[in-house]
Amino acid sequence: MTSHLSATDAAVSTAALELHYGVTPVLKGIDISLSKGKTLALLGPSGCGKTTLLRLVAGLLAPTKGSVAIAGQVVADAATGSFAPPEKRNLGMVFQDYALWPHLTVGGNVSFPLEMRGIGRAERQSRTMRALERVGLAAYADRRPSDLSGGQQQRVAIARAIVAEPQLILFDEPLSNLDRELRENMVGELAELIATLGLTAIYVTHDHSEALTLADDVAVMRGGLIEQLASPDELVERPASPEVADFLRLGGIADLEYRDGLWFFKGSDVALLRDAGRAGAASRVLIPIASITPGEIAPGRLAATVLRSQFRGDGHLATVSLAGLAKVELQLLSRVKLRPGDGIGLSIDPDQLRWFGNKVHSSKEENLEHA
Ligand SMILES: Nc1ncnc2c1ncn2[C@@H]1O[C@H](COP(=O)(O)OP(=O)(O)OP(=O)(O)O)[C@@H](O)[C@H]1O
Repeated sequence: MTSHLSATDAAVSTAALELHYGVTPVLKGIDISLSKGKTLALLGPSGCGKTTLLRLVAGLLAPTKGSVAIAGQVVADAATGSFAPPEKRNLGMVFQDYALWPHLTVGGNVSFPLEMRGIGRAERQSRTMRALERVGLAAYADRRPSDLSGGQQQRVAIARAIVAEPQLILFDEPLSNLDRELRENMVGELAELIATLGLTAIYVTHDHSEALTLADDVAVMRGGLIEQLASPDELVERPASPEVADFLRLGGIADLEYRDGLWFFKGSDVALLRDAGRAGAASRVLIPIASITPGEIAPGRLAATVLRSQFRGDGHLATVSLAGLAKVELQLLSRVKLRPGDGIGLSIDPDQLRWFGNKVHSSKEENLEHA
């Protein structure tokens, strides 16, 4: 894990943060540091501890070990027992289920945090309208939340989270209740809003494309730990482990073994590339989507069968298995539609492979003529 900011200039930081339920550790030592005006996405599979980490930052949970600081102030420290409740942390929160009060109007919902802070009526009204304008809902102030679509309700929740201009906004899977098209639109809108308002935000999601679109930094979590914390570009260019590469859907992962100057798919006689450099015993590789060019079955290409294919906007994203190697599934992008069962030939650019483990990339690698 890399934490590339010092705690001193951090808008939010955690140090050796742990949370145990009984004897079960759910977070096992989390160090994050986020600068003002930046967005950090917490990305990972269900149960990896994303929401727990967000709740610790929010003050909805107290740490078992370690500490949390917001804007340089320690807000929770297991060692000293110090703990600031959520209302003392100057945060906005947006949840998956919007959590709007049905008996209040849209305007009433948005102005509620200002009421809690004892702000006068006239100022409340102008700030509420400003927040609603920012999310494009000024005309809806007098409606009930139930009269609004899911996407509009989530915008109301966002307006409520930003109305008091908190130093930090926490998003917990805010778009996961919306249908795909709306979600894709809202990701872009939310990214724009976060940038325009200069918000500092932590954004929990299990959707890699949301995380890579929205965040300046992404913490990929697994089993209560941060597996890699890096910018979206860095994650895509240099995933730290096969698990990160797989979770980000960067391509297929394969185990290779080295024999007689060739790298074979493990347990097979199918060779992927020639290595004229040093020998290593075995290695895992990521075969990125962009490294594969599909074509007809032909000498010099790896034979494969299409398992499934999905239209993706810029082409058809197909998952294929290699002939004789059903366990190796690769992904590629095809301009033409591919059907399950189609036989195709693959050319793989060896320079684009990412090696995990002991193999150092060699410039002498060559693609093989696959017979
Ligand atoms: N109150 C609790 N008591 C015991 N275990 C809990 C409690 N709350 C959460 N857990 C466990 O802690 C782990 C992490 O949960 P958490 O909700 O943080 O995961 P997550 O990554 O946000 O998952 P999801 O994407 O499904 O929301 C899970 O294994 C969960 O079962």
